[in-house]
Amino acid sequence: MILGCIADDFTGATDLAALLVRAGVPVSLRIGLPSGPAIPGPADGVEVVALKIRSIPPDQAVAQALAALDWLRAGGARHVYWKYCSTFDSTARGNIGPVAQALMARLRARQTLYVPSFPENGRRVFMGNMFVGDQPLAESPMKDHPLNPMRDSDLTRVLAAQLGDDADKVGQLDWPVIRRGARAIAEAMGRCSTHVICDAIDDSDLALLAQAAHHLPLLTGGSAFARHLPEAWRAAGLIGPAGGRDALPVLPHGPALVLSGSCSAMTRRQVAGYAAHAPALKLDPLRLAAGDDGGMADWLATQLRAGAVPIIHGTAEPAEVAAAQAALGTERAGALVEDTLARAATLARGLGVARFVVAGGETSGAITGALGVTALRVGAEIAPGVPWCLGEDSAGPLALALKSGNFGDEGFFDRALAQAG
Ligand SMILES: Nc1ncnc2c1ncn2[C@@H]1O[C@H](COP(=O)(O)OP(=O)(O)OP(=O)(O)O)[C@@H](O)[C@H]1O
Ligand SMILES: O=C(O)[C@@H](O)C(=O)CO
Repeated sequence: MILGCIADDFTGATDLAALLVRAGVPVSLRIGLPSGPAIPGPADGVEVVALKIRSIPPDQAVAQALAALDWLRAGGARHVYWKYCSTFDSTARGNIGPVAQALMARLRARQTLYVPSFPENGRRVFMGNMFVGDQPLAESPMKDHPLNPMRDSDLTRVLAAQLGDDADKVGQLDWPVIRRGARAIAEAMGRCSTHVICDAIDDSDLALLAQAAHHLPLLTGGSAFARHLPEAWRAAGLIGPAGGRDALPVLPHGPALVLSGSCSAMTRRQVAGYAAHAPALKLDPLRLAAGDDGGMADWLATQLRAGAVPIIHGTAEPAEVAAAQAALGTERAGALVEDTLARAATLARGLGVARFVVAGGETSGAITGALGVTALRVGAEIAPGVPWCLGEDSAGPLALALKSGNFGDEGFFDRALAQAG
């Protein structure tokens, strides 16, 4: 296995797996910390372990990431990738920095790169500052994220604040150097510090970074950088030529359900568009706290019986989210919605639902965990970074599309359902 990956959330893991499949390497995707002994990963391929550690306390995130690392290395991983969000989503204390530090220590790595850019989805870093579309990160809708509000666009500063004693070991690899090519990048890396925030404004920058840094034991970033690593390893003779991709997994037919706990700007548009023509149940954390889920079980059964593809969601505008958080606390408000959506998924499964479209990384973690899915096969991409996946639970095969908050366009839910047949 050329690469073992640790993803900090589930939508991020399917995003990463989809882009690595595009790069022509075999990919295996596991949900949660694998419980059994390590097994050899795919030859010349990639193993992705999906964790739910983006927003938990740093010490817990580190412990889970190290356990995943040990499992991946025992399975033969030659390099390791720490996958976090392409908008560098962090809490005030982590977890991008603390996990990277812990992985570096265990791998005895002296330097690593931080490459979150995902140009195809409008995320770019220039002179150490992140842009989402044409806005600086801190002025983009990410400033209102329910769990990881991003209020500083300067990634060097964001990372340094997470690194404790290593705060002064953060450096920058700027675009004027990157565009001069792999040799210039390698020379600059030689002069750089331990933790290096890298610019990248299009995929050719990512390819150059991959050429210069593919030998490092630990690399970190978004899915788009990882996608360029196989080509760099091929050019260095470390893996064989790109394989034709395996046949796409056949997705089960049957009733479908859309679930959304994402409050991201794009998801808000997607939910509004879908709810305009499909039955929708909106969950309100304040009412959930009082034990009122709007009669969800009966509502869902009625809609499915009528042959509809309903949506159940907590998706709300920033002011509504802020009001719920002020009344209940951020963690409780989020957990109430996540737990209710997870319950909706298990109810739906009992009613024969075989295809789930889910919006939101934390939400996807809660739902996939409740369904008891432990591995996924990656199918066709619906939008960049969002593939259909085939999993299995105790009731048999099921299809899951786990959509990152801001991915896809307005028509995403309809397109996903149409694509699943
Ligand atoms: N109305 C609401 N009020 C408060 N919190 C909410 C509300 N609706 C959803 N949430 C919570 O907001 C969080 C959204 O995070 P999630 O990771 O699911 O979405 P996202 O960040 O948009 O997606 P991604 O991480 O894939 O970009 C969840 O914990 C969810 O339960
Ligand atoms: O990198 C991204 O933007 C996504 O894969 C993600 O991590 C969503 O939570």
